[in-house]
Amino acid sequence: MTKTVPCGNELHKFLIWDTAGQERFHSLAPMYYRGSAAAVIVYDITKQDSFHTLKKWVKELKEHGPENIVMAIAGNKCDLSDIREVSLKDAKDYAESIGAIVVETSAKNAINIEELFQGISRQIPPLDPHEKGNNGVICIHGGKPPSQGRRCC
Ligand SMILES: Nc1nc2c(ncn2[C@@H]2O[C@H](COP(=O)(O)OP(=O)(O)OP(=O)(O)O)[C@@H](O)[C@H]2O)c(=O)[nH]1
Repeated sequence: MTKTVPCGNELHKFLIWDTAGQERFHSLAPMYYRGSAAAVIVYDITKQDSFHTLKKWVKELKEHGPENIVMAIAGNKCDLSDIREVSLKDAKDYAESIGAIVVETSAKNAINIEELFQGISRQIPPLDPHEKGNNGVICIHGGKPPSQGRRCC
């Protein structure tokens, strides 16, 4: 799927791949994260186990993912915070320890989804305008091509 996010004077277009989280599909994950500019690793705030699993994904990304990948942690199901098992403090402390963005979201109620992508947008470094590769982020220059002297991200 795609998502376009305003960032300063620019629009950043994200090309998003949703990987299957189950262990049996684990070996397919590198196909998704290879060459990606950012990874959103999602856990369920009502399931401590999902937070442990998230840490395994972070380890894998650090060991095998692109060197400068932006990592964002999404604590999903924040609409169910009355039955939470993972505190926001634990998530923040962990995110800080690995240099990741952290946001609690609700996919169900569309809470903090924009904030999550804006946070990622702010951290994605500008692309070399001569670079041809697709790192998963495409910049839209208000209809003007990059050759008009505007920076590509
Ligand atoms: N209350 C609540 N339920 C949610 C939220 N997001 C997803 N769910 C529910 O959680 C269940 C699992 O959602 P999925 O989107 O299949 O989760 P997933 O992690 O993508 O699953 P895989 O693709 O199998 O890895 C579904 O029943 C969703 O309706 C949320 O923000 N709040």
